[in-house]
Amino acid sequence: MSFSLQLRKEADTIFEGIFKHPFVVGLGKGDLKKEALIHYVKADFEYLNAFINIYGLAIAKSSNREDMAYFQDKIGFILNSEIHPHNNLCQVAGVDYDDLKGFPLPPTADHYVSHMKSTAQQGSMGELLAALLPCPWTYLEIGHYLQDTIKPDPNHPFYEWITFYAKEETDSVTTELRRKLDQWAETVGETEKDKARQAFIKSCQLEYNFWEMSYTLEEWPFNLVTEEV
Ligand SMILES: Cc1ncc(CO)c(N)n1
Repeated sequence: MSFSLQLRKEADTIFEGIFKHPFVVGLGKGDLKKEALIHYVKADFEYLNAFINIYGLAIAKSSNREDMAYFQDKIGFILNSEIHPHNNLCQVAGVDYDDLKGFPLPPTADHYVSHMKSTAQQGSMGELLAALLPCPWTYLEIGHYLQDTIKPDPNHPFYEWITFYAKEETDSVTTELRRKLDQWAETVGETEKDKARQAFIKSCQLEYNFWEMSYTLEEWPFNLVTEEV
């Protein structure tokens, strides 16, 4: 069994928990509070900015053109394609996407970004890939899960969100990251692989928490934002 498939099996209870999370269930039912959609998009916009930063770190760690081109291409995916699912949620919430950009990350998203950035900076290429992988992989499976169970038609409020993540593009991001991780795993020992495993599992846990953060409108305990003078 490939290394990435072993990781997927280990994380199975987390994936199942994500499919049943009320935010994900709400995406399927087409029934989510406007505030939760806004909270999610605000945090996710900044989260994806951090993801681009990390692809940049991956380019810095790359030693061949193929890897450099791969990470460059994935930056393009976030910049040009992943805005569509956000736009879908903004339309349903009745807000302007531009008004949701530039907000500080709530605690859970901040934790997730710190985990990915520190792993990318201090860890091996394998740890970096393992920390990134739950992002496309959980969304790909959420997309398929909702597609199969709900079979949304184009009138479903979250049709675009669901079909975007169930599509080939998200599939290929996941497949290619897995392939790179599996190639890496064949060249290293158990200790190295265990570090990558831990980075993967933590990102899966934080994916779950990201939905929870959005659903419960998690914020920092004290609001110290001062009025502009
Ligand atoms: C938190 C999070 N995880 C995964 C994805 C999918 O790219 C996303 N947009 N946001």
